[in-house]
Amino acid sequence: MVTIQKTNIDQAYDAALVKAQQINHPVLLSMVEETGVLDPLSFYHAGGRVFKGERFLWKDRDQTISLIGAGSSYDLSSSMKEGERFFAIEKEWKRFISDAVVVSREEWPGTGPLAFGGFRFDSANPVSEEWTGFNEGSLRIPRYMLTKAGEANYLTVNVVCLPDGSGPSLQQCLKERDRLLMMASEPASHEDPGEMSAEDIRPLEWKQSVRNVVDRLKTGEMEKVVLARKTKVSFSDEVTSDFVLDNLWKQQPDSFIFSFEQEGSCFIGATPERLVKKDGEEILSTCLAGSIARGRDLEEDEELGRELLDDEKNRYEHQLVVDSIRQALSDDCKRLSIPDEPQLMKLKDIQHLYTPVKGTAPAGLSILTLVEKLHPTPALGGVPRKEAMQVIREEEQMDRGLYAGPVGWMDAYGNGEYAVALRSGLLKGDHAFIYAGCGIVAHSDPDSEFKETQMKFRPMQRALGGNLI
Ligand SMILES: C=C(O[C@@H]1C=C(C(=O)O)C=C[C@H]1O)C(=O)O
Ligand SMILES: [Mg+2]
Repeated sequence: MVTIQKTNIDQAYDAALVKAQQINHPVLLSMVEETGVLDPLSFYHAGGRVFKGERFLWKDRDQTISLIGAGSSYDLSSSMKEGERFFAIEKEWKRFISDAVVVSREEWPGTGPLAFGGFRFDSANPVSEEWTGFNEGSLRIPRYMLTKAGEANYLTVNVVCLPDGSGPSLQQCLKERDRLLMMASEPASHEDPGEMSAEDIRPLEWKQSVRNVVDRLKTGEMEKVVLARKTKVSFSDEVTSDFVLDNLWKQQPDSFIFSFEQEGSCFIGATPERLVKKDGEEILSTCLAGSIARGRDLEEDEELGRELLDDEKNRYEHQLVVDSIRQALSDDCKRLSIPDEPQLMKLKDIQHLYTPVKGTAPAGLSILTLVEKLHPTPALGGVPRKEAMQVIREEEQMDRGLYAGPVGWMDAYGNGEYAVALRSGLLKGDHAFIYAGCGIVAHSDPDSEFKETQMKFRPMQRALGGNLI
């Protein structure tokens, strides 16, 4: 945890420089101020004029917080495998923030030193060409960050002071901040990516994989395996994350919206699934699995909802996630509360079975400890976990990259939130890959699972400019 200082900024900067020399290691100076109202997308867009390729955006599903980062002051990254990558990043983060100098009036959640980023779904799967640039865990401490929490707006400026005194001066950073704020007061505008065409990758092979997996599940050797596939979307011009975010923001108010630019690519999406949220001692998680279409009118929609709630195959798919999340959290969380029956979560294109999870954990417990225990849940991996992951590698024949992995943030005060990066895609210049999967159980039918993936592609297809309603 960090200690907040209420000194003036020049003194804090000098103190950080001296400390960097003393410990012979970079020291973060993080300055937080309340600012006037800023539009998140305008800030993101303004950030792109100076820091294109180094931005992120996060908006949670409850509309309690938005975080928009521009530039990078420090990267936390790990090429370690499995659980080790979470522990390695956690260790570096703790060390980094324990030396940080923070100038702020209060410990506002989501301000000051904060790391945003994601983890690859499967660290045991080799990195494909499309995902180069993203490590097993890639988190970024931004240079400038806008935090919107309820009605309040905060701006964080992070300066890393180096032992040899090189690096940007305080005056340079403050000047750059003022320029950014001025540009952010202009409305966001973006280029349209032009003509769009889409190509399903290995659709027939995917249906065959569903059959193969169903045959194995019927023998009882496993209970559930989530199989995903991808579509390649091409454009006549560059598809920018500004354009896609603007659409996601308007079209998916009930989802977590995220974007993470890295080395010429951008991982972006609007997912309904929370992996874990930590707010002081309070822990929230979500079981989300089991799906059905939305109806054309209210009556049909309610009928489909009832059908989903009563459907044995979907209830089973869902229950496996509930059992696994209960188990994963039971060691660290007290007062776990998980309702016995799921409810419906209705999104624009699809409805899901949903069970909210609540609990408490010591304020000092790191959110990454919980992420490590939860990921991958059977909502995107399977049961048993290890066997299901092996089947995914064999059958999918693709690299999910960060799709279905944990994406989110953590601050230095013990708060944070990670979502499961579903309904997402990777933007790469004039093309994009979008990903969707389904929980396969012994009673799955390949054609209806295929239709389910089509529904799950829709939010990204629409945000990419597809002319879907
Ligand atoms: C795997 C995805 O979604 C997951 C699978 C679901 C299902 O099979 O019913 C429902 C929600 C998610 O847990 C995806 O959107 O790509
Ligand atoms: Mg399903």
